[in-house]
Amino acid sequence: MLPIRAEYSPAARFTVYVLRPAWLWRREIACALVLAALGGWAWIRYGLGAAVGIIVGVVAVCLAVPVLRRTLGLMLWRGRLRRGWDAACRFAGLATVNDRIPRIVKIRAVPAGEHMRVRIPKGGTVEDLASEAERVAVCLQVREVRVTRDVDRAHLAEVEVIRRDPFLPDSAQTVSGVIGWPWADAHRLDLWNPVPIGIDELGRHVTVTLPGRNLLLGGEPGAGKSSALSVLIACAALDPTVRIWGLDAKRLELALWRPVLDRVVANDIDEAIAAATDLQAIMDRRYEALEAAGRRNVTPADGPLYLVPVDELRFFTAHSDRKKRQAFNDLAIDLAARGRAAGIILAAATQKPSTDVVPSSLRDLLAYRWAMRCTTKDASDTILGAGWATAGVSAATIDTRTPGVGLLLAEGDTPRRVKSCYLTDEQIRAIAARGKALRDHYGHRETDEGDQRAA
Ligand SMILES: Nc1ncnc2c1ncn2[C@@H]1O[C@H](COP(=O)(O)OP(=O)(O)OP(=O)(O)O)[C@@H](O)[C@H]1O
Repeated sequence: MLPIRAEYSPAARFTVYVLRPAWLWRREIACALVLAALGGWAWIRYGLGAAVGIIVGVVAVCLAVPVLRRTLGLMLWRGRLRRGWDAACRFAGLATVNDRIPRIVKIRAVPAGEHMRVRIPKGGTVEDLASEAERVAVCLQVREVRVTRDVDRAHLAEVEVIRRDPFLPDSAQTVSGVIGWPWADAHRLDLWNPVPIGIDELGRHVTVTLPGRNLLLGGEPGAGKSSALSVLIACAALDPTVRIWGLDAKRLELALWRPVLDRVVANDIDEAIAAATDLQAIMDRRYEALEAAGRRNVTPADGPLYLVPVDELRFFTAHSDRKKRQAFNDLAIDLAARGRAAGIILAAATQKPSTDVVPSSLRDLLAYRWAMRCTTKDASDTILGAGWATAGVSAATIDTRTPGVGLLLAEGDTPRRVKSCYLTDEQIRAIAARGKALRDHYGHRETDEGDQRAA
């Protein structure tokens, strides 16, 4: 029996046990009444056989006509959800003194379950709903319920009801297969714009805006780091103004991108230090120019963006030579900290997310952190930041059957599960060839002294 806060007067009982259920079942009751009225009319006019025939006929038409079937199905689905939500909120003790509960104002089916907009009644807060989310999830018998407050309106909340992992190969959801990169066939792109990098559990495209931000990717071998990195490089490749300096310790990961790489460093720590030193010099010159112009950040007119993909970070930051390792780490930290405003973007991937490979002083400077499947909660926290695993957000829970899926933390937000877009080797070759042709055609128009020296 549902718990109620109202007085157990006859009127309250009538409201709780008759009126409210009737209201919650109103769609089904209305359908039954329409059928009963039609059947009754046919029975009186033409007899029982005709009545049964008409009822069966109406039901058959509703099932056979796609638009009717969809509309009715949607209506009944919404009704079922609202009843479940009503019961879950009451069992979670979210009814206010005048017996109101958070009311669903909009529902949308998404690959992971449902996305709802909810209005909080007077006397309640979004915080109350968020703190009872686990209890609501138990009542709804789902994986998770996430609640986010509307920034501008305290009485509105976005609620995600997560029923399934939509990325699992057998989940029958649209996002369970390979997700192509929407810009794979583009002719020319601009890295200053947000880049689509994947899709989240709600089926939304996720973008990252790279100028002014860096990215860290971590996860166990085969988790999908290089594939995710490729999407960023692809966008940079199709922007002929961008310089790409790749640090490819494994030599093969960036091999297909060679035609568009302006500088390549393989598994050589000295070369890596030299490249980072050149970048630091470019950065310093840009700061001088910005200072002279009285500005704080570079714009497209100030010269090219530099994308620096690093695969695998461990080789450089945890190199066996302590002095060289320290030199590289100092340079990397300086580039991450000051390079942002100077148009230098680091995008580093590591298959060993541990503090010796990703010092927290470096990690904390990287605005985007994407933890693909990790073997332990500690490894996940090394990428996302301390405390997330304790709060129940850990990349160790990502299924091994879902490469490319990771928890993406964007600038202090809550990490969300995102599956990266995937580029096949043929697509990478085609993009690299197009990028090379663009570079040959437009040339590197900018005359940045640092680049010339480095080249
Ligand atoms: N977004 C994705 N969608 C579908 N499959 C993917 C995706 N990302 C990766 N994979 C699959 O996982 C395999 C391994 O991916 P990838 O090489 O990117 O992993 P990695 O984490 O870089 O591995 P390593 O650390 O060993 O280099 C790919 O060959 C591909 O088959």
